[in-house]
Amino acid sequence: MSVTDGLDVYVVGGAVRDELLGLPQGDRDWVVVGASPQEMVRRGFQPVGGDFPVFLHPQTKEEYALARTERKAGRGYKGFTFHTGPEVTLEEDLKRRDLTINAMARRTDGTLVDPLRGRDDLERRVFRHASQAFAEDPVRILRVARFAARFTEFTLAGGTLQLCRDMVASGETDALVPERVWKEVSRGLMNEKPSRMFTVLQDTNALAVVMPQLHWNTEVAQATDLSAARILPLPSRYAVALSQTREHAALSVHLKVPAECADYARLAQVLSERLDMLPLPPSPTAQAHLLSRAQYVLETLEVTDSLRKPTRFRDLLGVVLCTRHSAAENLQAEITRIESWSEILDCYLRVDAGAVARQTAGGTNAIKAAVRAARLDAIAACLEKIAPG
Ligand SMILES: Nc1ccn([C@@H]2O[C@H](COP(=O)(O)OP(=O)(O)OP(=O)(O)O)[C@@H](O)[C@H]2O)c(=O)n1
Repeated sequence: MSVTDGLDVYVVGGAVRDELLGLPQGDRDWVVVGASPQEMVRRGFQPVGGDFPVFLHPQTKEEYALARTERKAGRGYKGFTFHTGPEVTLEEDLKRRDLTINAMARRTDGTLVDPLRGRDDLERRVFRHASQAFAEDPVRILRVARFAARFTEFTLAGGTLQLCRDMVASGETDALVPERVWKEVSRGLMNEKPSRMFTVLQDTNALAVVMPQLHWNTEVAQATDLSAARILPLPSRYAVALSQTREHAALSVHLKVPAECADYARLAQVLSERLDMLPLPPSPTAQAHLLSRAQYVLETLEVTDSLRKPTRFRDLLGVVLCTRHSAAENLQAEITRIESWSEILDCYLRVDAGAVARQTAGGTNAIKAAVRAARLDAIAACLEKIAPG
């Protein structure tokens, strides 16, 4: 006998949506109708501490939530009260969800329960709010934006766009906490077309509220989609999205992004500026010119801490390449330039500091100076090889 025998249970939400789209399903969420928390515990489900009555299946560990309705009691995402009880119907539970495409349920016998016609909206490729209750949770604007980046053929229903705009106008989005914003934005950045997330945020007027410092335009949009097409990691994609944002530091603080993301955004801008100041190929010049170029390169590798973090340096080169891609007059030249930086990094990393130290007489300062001089020589030699003067 199974712990769900005789229980009225349904798979709901994203798993049903993804299955109908023919996509691989992530975690399955279940809704239980007509049961009490006591009954769930009696059957062996483990209650999950938290705001809602959710239980883990003792074997599959999937989440089972009691059917519930929600009511807004205050501002922001904390301002919810919910109501659950054996009398709450499946339809009531589905109606309080965000989008019609997320408000379908599948019975264990395989039949679809779709009172809000989510399936039609899936076929029409439309994000439509399930009910006016959508407006009670401002996170949903971010979710729709994130879904737009993932389901790239979908567009917002006119009424849903208007509802989102009304929510922003009424100040509902002011109460969004940074953690929730970043959770959705970071997920959207990892989807196929992140620019669509920013477009939805812009169209709903939410962008200026949640990322007031962001400088967004079509060039940045293209660069950001390219960073996704090249499967760059999250910090790189974040840095590309902020590539024209002067107040990137303030935005990173505002969103409370992980330190790595903030560092990438900052260093990508440093590197982008410095990259241009290294003319490759150089004008034919004397040795002195070569040395000053090598010095500049060494400084750049130092300010980006590339000795300790060579992978990050290469990631940053990837960021810069994305940001240059759409505007580059001569793309091949940009690619060559970036590849030569990668080669220079290799030369720099190959210097054996230990060997130099062993050959150097004198104290720490003398050794430091000798190691730096050896690195400078290595860079100069590399510059001469890849771009002879
Ligand atoms: N602010 C929210 C968050 C969630 N949901 C509902 O809860 C379900 C599960 O939420 P979640 O797992 O966060 O998202 P998924 O829709 O499953 O999407 P993903 O595949 O990205 O996890 C959603 O389908 C939706 O019905 C909602 O209505 N409003």
